[in-house]
Amino acid sequence: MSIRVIVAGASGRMGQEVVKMIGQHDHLILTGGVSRSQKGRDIGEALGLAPLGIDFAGSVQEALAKFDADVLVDFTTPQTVKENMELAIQAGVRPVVGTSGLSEQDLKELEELCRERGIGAIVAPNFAIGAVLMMVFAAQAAKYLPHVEIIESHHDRKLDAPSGTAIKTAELITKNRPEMKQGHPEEEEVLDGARGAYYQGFRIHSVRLPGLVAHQEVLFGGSGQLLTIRHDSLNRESFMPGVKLAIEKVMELDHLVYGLEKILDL
Ligand SMILES: NC(=O)C1=CN([C@@H]2O[C@H](COP(=O)(O)OP(=O)(O)OC[C@H]3O[C@@H](n4cnc5c(N)ncnc54)[C@H](OP(=O)(O)O)[C@@H]3O)[C@@H](O)[C@H]2O)C=CC1
Ligand SMILES: O=C(O)C1=N[C@H](C(=O)O)C[C@H](O)C1
Repeated sequence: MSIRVIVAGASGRMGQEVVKMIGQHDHLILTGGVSRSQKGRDIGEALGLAPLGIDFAGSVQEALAKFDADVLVDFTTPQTVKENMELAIQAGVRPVVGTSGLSEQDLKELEELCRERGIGAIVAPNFAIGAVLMMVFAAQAAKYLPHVEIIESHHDRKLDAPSGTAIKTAELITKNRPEMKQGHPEEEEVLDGARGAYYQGFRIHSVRLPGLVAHQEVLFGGSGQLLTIRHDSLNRESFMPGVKLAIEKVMELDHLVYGLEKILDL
């Protein structure tokens, strides 16, 4: 079965990779891309999107009116992703979303919208299969080693902190770990933020540096032992098998799925 796809954020780092991936699979048909600015389109063309035949619209709304599609892939910004998803669901187009920044409340509202419209959607904080395994393994480890900290490291163009992956990891861990404060009960930060972001009793630390892509370590400490679960995305191709799988799977769904682990055979 052919699947027609619009890519929102097509001129971006992830969007370009998705456009390339779609071009490599006969059953995936790129019907259009979304880029707000001529600058974005020029960058897209300079990077070779034009030979793939991509036609651009200036907004998701315009793209949904202009291009026929079964699926909207969204890699845009935390500020725009919710509205893009709402527009797609209302138009009967299934969202496959990697953009970070959706809150628990946003996800509830989008879930409800999907239910009302009987339409599938996939939101995956991380499409790299290895990262999904890291999150699942971390959740398992937390049952036995509840003292945990997360350190995520990303390129310095990233807008949000902590990463969507770190938040999802923390959510999975808390399913297996009762809320429990860690560290010294009287610890004090001599410099604000030194202990990182607080999440149900444990800490999430965000590193931003040029040269990094997307990396995360989940550190567990027990009496006389340490466990480190680490994942590294060294390039953005690493996310593509997960994006392809989600585009295919979303066609079978009639509800919103949050997390790739829910559609993998784990
Ligand atoms: N789930 C996963 O596996 C992954 C998720 N991500 C997430 O994906 C998102 C995008 O990351 P990345 O590709 O690195 O970011 P980029 O900044 O490279 O790309 C974002 C694109 O979004 C477009 N954009 C920006 N603002 C708007 C807007 N207001 N409306 C519509 N489009 C807009 C821009 O295109 P233009 O200016 O042409 O409109 C830009 O090209 C982030 O949230 C990131 O965390 C990233 C990697 C993996
Ligand atoms: O901005 C990125 O690059 C990434 N964002 C996602 C996140 O916030 O977790 C996924 C991956 O870590 C890359």
